[in-house]
Amino acid sequence: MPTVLIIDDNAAVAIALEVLFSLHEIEALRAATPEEGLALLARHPVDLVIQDMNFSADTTSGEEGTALFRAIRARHPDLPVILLTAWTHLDAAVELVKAGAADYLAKPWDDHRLIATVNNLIDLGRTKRALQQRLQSEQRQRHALESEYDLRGMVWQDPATERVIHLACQVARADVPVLINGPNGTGKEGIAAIIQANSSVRNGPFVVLNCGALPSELIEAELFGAEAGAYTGASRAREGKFEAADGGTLFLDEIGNLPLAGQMKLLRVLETGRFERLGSNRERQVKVRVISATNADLPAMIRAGSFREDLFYRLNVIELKLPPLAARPADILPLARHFLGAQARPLHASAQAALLAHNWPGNVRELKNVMARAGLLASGDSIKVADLGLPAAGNEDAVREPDRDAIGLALSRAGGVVAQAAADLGLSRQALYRRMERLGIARP
Ligand SMILES: Nc1ncnc2c1ncn2[C@@H]1O[C@H](COP(=O)(O)OP(=O)(O)OP(=O)(O)O)[C@@H](O)[C@H]1O
Repeated sequence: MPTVLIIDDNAAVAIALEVLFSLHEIEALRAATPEEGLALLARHPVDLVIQDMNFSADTTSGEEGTALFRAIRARHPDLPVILLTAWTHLDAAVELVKAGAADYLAKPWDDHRLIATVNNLIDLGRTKRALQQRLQSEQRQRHALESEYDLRGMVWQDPATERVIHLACQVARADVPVLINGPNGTGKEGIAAIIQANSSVRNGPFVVLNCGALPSELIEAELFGAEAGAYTGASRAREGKFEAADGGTLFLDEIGNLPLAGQMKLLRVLETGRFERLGSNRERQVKVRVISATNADLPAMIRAGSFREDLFYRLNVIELKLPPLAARPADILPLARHFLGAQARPLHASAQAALLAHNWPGNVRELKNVMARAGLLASGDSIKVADLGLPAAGNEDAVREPDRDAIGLALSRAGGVVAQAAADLGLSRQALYRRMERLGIARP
């Protein structure tokens, strides 16, 4: 049952209120003086206070009520307080409502309105408290996570992201393969780095291979190494990523791009730790923890015959799904501030609204690029919406994936310098390579 404290020296008023509340299943406590009221408040949990403005028979100034209100506020900043006052002395009450009192009622009050107001305020207070408790427990969880694990500077605020990070920390210790699923630029490599940093092989190497950034015929040589002459252009023997990652972790990004022959070899290394370099019969043995990532629909690729089902189940013992940035909105502003850096100008409210409204097809990577640009170009004392260079609201379809023409144009404008063309398109160099390969555009 909710509890209301009535502080009024007029016993008739207090009793009338008490009866009214009892009819509405609200418990009432009574105090006849401000001191008694404050003492009761210190002892009892109370949901709401109704207080008179004058306590001595000869005063009508409302000063006593004002002092009482301020004393309650100082001790209980969130407790709703309703002021009871005579029609002729509303001014003081109005001033106090401006100072944070919940409401005032003129005597004689209207029972319906009083009960409705009291119930609303009690509900509101409970909702606020529940929210605060949830926030506190989230903060506690975050502190526990941050003190127990190396989170590699990952920035987040959204519970959806926290769930993924938490899971990554939990699976880090078990030596099982993990598949990270999520759109480009969502931070999959960051999650892989967290797994590595909290694993039993944290002191070993962390080697990254983006299978999407290489032409398919080179991926195998990159993974397993090659002897001199193993393929055209291989003039010297080279170590593959598996050898480089021995005793540590190998992160295979865009695993869906690995051709079938490579998939078979990968499956064998995962099962036996053994493989050969291209062009060699000598079997090599390694101990590598493999973390893979994809934004492709691997089950659909399995149905289409372009991804091995047995490999999928090998890689996918644990699956972590990283949602697109737009699906974890609480991350947007903390990430934006992080990318601007500590010395940066503040984000103007209009810029914050625009960042939250944008749907981030390029996810965190796009946000990082936008903030880098804004940090360089902004000239005022805060970063305004115009400095972000985002498409106007409602116009987001305009930022579609660059098509073949757009990529061709950007490449020729950049004189074939891929890094330059990528920057023009707002993509990473690797992301541009991936798109070029997908669209069959030859490397310049
Ligand atoms: N939560 C985060 N906190 C700080 N930086 C982040 C976060 N998420 C992503 N980033 C940064 O955004 C960029 C893109 O992230 P990352 O490379 O991990 O994405 P990805 O999902 O692996 O992308 P892709 O699939 O395109 O390779 C990186 O520069 C990374 O450091």
